[in-house]
Amino acid sequence: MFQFGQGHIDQRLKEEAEKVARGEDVEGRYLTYFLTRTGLPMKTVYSNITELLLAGVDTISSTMSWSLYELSRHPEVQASLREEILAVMGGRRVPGAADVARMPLMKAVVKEVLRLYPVIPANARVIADKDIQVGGYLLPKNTLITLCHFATSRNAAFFPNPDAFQPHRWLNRNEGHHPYASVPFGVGKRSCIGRRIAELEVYLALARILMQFDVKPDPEGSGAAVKPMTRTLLVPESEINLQFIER
Ligand code: HEM
Repeated sequence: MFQFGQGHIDQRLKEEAEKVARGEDVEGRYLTYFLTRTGLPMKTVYSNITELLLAGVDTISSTMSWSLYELSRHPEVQASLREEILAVMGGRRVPGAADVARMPLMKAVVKEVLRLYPVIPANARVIADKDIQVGGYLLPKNTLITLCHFATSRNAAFFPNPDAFQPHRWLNRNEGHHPYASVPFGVGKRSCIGRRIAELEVYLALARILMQFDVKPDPEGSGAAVKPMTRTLLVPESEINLQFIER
């Protein structure tokens, strides 16, 4: 089990921790050292590091890129969101979890971004133990089921005007949504374990960026829409270029 007290590793941990505190890049080594102290085999440590870095870094950067892209193309939504943030913050500069809990439009914006651009666009499961019947279809046991939830979250039967960025659809009580039509974090006991921290990271980063900058499309860009494409993860087909104007 994890225990401090082995001189050289403690020293390295301390150095890495200080680097992390200074915001320096430690390429996951601190985390690696930390996990070595759990007594887990090195193979498990390395697979955990890879999983956490892959699952926790590209997912957030992609969601941030698409969020800022859509907000730059919808200045009226950006203005309402900024108004919401400034009202909750009341002059303070650094938002925390309790602040974003009072920002319904922020949550709607991120839900809408993940509906249009679910960074993991498909999911899979094997029903291993028994045959099951779903909607008139028999699924024999040991069948691999893959689900393209990118498609369900852009299906007009579930979301009117499905390709449009309309965060208010999540705030409109009269517009009910199928609970499994947009599932960017998966569902059930193997769903994203990082969901809450991921949402919080995006809320806090967007709040701080919007308090400081007006985000606009690149004035030298063509104005053409950037489409998403699948490269295991969902990524932009071309560069997203934005202009950040200090407020
Ligand atoms: C917007 C950001 C994120 C999205 C859209 C996302 C999405 C997903 C999805 C779709 C899955 C598979 C769920 C399933 O099979 O049902 C997953 C699994 C996972 N995610 Fe995330 N994720 C995000 C951020 C994060 C972050 C920040 C972390 C870590 C801090 C993380 C850690 C994980 C881990 C460890 C798993 C595997 C869980 C398991 O197999 O039990 N994710 N994520």
